[in-house]
Amino acid sequence: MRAGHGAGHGHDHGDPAAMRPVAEHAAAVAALLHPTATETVPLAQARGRVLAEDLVSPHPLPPFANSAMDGYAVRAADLADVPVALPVAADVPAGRTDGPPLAAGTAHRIMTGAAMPDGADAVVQVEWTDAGTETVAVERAVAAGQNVRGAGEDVTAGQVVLPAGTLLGPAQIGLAAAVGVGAVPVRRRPRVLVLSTGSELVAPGEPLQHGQIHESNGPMLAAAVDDAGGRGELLRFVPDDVEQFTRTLDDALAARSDDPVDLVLTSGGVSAGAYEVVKDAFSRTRSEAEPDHRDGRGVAFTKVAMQPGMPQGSGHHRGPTGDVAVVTLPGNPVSSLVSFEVFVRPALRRALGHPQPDRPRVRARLAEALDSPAGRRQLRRGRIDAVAGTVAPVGGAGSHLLAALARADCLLVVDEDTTHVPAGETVEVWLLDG
Ligand SMILES: Nc1nc2c(c(=O)[nH]1)N[C@H]1C(S)=C(S)[C@@H](COP(=O)(O)OP(=O)(O)OC[C@H]3O[C@@H](n4cnc5c(N)ncnc54)[C@H](O)[C@@H]3O)O[C@H]1N2
Ligand code: MOO
Repeated sequence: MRAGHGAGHGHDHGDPAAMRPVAEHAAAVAALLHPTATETVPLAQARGRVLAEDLVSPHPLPPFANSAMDGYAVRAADLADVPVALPVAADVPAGRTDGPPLAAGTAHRIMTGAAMPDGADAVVQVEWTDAGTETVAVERAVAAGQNVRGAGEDVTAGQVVLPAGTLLGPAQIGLAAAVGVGAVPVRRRPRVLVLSTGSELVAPGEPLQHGQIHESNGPMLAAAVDDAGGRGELLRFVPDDVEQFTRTLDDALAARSDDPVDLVLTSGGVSAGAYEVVKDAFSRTRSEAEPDHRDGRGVAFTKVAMQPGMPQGSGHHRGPTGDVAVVTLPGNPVSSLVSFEVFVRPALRRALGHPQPDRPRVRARLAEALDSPAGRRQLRRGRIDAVAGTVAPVGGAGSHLLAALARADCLLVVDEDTTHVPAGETVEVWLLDG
């Protein structure tokens, strides 16, 4: 079912026609972040990092021709008439660096990975012999080149083995080590300060009084930053007090000027209540009707045509060390994390040159019907059955339903113009495990 845009169609707190499109806010957030610099890290710290420069192999791989089998290095021509007995002239374990050349009519006992002797062109595996150490009786012939791994078969000297922009996982780290590179140039992980606001907040582990809740957005968002490839740094949450908010933020910004902050991420205090600490603190802002930044600076607050995650803000805060990028996320926990997924995660990953800034997107058939507000893009929590090709919503649309969020493995996207999706219809799905 489709509904037209415009006044009168919105059933929520805002007029959908006046809301900022999701893509526009995403672009505003992405524009706040700059490509991160390069740093060199040892391979032990390289997993999950993005390679900053092409990695060139200084030598071929394998570096020398070597045996693929435990057995005997021979000249294939000497096995023309099998069975044949050959004197074993040398023993070549893996790692031997001074193996002698092979004389015609002889064999060298050789182990997997050991350098092929000059003059040998094949290896006969030990199972095809009597395993002799003085003389070896060979029962079966081998072809020239058999069981030999040629130098440079895998990688040639000077070859770009990993291009800049490669995400370093186990295989890539293994390859870097194999070509002899012990430390790699990678993109710096964006440093992100996370600051939650709310006078109702109590640290997890501490007892609650009536009217209080445990602060969950901070740990969640700091983890989301790390998961995206950044460095989340959770500050102690603050009550709805502008002075305390600003002091906490500015103290943190001033504390380590050698390690610049790429982004400040706040949660809460951005809607329409009487105590909107984040809105009040970043006072150099425009009205909601004019979401663009004044002089390119200040934090602009806006309503985005999205559910959850309608109240948003982005811009710059003039801190003690200069201007710092700010994204203000709504306080409802599901709104906070979904907003992070839509706006912040792709921006962070673009800034660090990640080859896959967006979550993998697939299409799946909806297991049960769902409704969506007119004029707002809805992102529902879901579980996907990749084999059946179906996706089921988990929990309702409520942006306080954190347990359903934790059970979800995907987000299910319903576009702005759709108000009802019947069961069986195909929808876009963002895979959260990808
Ligand atoms: N009159 C209106 N009220 C609300 C509107 C609106 O447009 N007009 N928008 C609603 C929507 S949508 C959202 S989302 C929230 C956003 O509110 P804030 O960003 O100002 O967040 P708070 O009011 O501070 O908190 C909302 C909700 O989330 C809980 N919360 C906040 N921070 C945390 C935290 N760190 N950990 C766990 N839970 C947190 C808080 O207790 C509230 O229940 O506003 C709606 N209202
Ligand atoms: O838009 Mo709010 O972000 O529904 O929860």
